[in-house]
Amino acid sequence: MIYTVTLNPSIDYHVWIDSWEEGQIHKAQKDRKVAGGKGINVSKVLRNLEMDSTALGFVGGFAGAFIADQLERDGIRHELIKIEQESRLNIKIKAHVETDISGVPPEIPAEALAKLHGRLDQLTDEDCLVLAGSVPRGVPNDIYQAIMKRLVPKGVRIFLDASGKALADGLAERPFLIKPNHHELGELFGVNILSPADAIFYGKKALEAGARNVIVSMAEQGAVFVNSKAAFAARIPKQDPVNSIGAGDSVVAGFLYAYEKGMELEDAFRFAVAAGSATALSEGFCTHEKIKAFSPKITISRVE
Ligand SMILES: Nc1ncnc2c1ncn2[C@@H]1O[C@H](COP(=O)(O)OP(=O)(O)O)[C@@H](O)[C@H]1O
Ligand SMILES: O=P(O)(O)OC[C@H]1O[C@](O)(COP(=O)(O)O)[C@@H](O)[C@@H]1O
Repeated sequence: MIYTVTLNPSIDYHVWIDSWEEGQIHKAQKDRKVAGGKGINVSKVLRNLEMDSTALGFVGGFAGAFIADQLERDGIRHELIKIEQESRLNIKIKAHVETDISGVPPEIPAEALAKLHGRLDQLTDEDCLVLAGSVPRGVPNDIYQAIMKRLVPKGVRIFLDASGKALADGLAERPFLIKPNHHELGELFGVNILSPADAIFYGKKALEAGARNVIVSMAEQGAVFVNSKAAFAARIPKQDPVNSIGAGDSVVAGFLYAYEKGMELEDAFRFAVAAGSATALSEGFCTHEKIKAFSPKITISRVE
């Protein structure tokens, strides 16, 4: 079974306006409220691809009830742990450029955290676990490392999509895959990553630090893949994004799906990048049809 963990889920409130002017009242042309957070988005993309997963994490208040309801409506299995405080609301303002406001995370009580650890301790080497997104208040910053310490020795394959300290600390526990974007990988090593060649160079440093496979996503510049045996770069044709929210999560879900289906590495990487671009270039998350249509437009070159 595949499990996704979203410690800090959100309602993502997408709102479209003509133009943004500070201090003014803006009338929305349209809006949309969706359950969000990185692990939940991975579960949603897997659902679109007809692969089951169970979403784990913490939810509270009216926002938490909305998130749980939406997962049920979408046919996504979940074992979300209820907390007292309200789950956050993340605002995605879509004018000529996109502006995001991330809401204040709730405080997670120690008992809820213990419940999550208890559930995760039941996983076995048959399971895959996605640990994705930010860490809310009350949860130690090294939570992903603590989870991996318990589960990697049992043979659970971990897909880690985190940033900052949570990513830095997590590497030592040998996650199966990490998927930073180029800003997050740059932050890890205190550098600016500007090109696919830079991303490969620093991706290899992440391998040395413990990751077993690394995808570095670079928005419209595509992505790179590195592991101990190969390095690939994926280029994509230039197109304006329609929606970049969840593009990175789609790359994680795409690679996980392709890996579970036993695809060759290069094909799995192409599928992952196509999933990211299919989400970025259309309304809603990628589907099989959109990925299939986008795949031939991606150029993969083997660098090593
Ligand atoms: N403008 C774009 N055009 C085509 N594909 C895109 C665009 N923006 C993002 N993508 C696709 O989505 C993937 C993830 O995007 P990125 O912005 O790097 O991730 P994150 O959301 O994690 O920051 C990229 O590797 C690419 O495949
Ligand atoms: O937990 P974080 O890092 O604040 O991210 C949460 C946000 O990221 C998203 O999961 C989108 O992530 P990506 O665009 O990186 O794929 C949103 O749904 C959510 O609002």
